[in-house]
Amino acid sequence: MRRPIIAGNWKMHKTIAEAVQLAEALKGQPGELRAEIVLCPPFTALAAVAAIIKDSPIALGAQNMHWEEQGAFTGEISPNMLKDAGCAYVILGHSERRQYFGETDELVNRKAKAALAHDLTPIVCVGETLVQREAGETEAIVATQTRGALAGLTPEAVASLVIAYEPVWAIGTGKTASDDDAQQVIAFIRATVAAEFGNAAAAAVRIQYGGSVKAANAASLLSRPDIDGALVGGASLKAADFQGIIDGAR
Ligand SMILES: O=C(CO)COP(=O)(O)O
Repeated sequence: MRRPIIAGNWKMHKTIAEAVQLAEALKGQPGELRAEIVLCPPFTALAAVAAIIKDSPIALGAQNMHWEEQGAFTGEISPNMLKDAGCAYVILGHSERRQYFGETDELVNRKAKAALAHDLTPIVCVGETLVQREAGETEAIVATQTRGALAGLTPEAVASLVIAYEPVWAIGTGKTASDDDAQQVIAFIRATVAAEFGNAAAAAVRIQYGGSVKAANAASLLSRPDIDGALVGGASLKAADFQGIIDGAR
């Protein structure tokens, strides 16, 4: 049984004080959680958020990572630095990194291998642009991105990680993929994993949907058989909004 995973990608938002306030508010929420919850603040707030959630079931994730352990890579953060700050997860290959910082599947693959080698669970993002969707290329794009990002991994490693299907046209636009569309593409990604890594890896790998997820649409997206959670941007920045999404997974 795959446990749903709901991650908040705070992107380039929140000072340390603001991050602490949000983490405190979420930590205080009572109740049994069916889903695993991950907070992904900016690098500057990782350690502060780690201190707040350390005795809670909430896990910490980063939004990006370099693949080397150390060295002359000005401005970069390494996998062991993320571990040191308390991270269990790292988002890799987000479409914003691909679009604005030139990240390729090959680079995402290198980062995924480094993350796994350091006991960090990658959340590998894939997804098509609007132009690609309208050209009927959705499946070709997500298959290429999935194969490229996971190339060379063992089936066991693939089983342990998380894939986030985030159609680029749905990110920050208020346009969510329909439940049917999201389910269909995620089932296709799972079939791609099965073809490359076998049925056991495909049955175990968790695949999230991301793109304008909010409390109002989370429960029905999460009720679909192949959708194993959500990667949430805007609606993860306010405790009440994110809590509403978490409630959708109860
Ligand atoms: O990019 C996203 C999460 O990684 C989605 O962002 P929004 O939820 O703001 O659309």
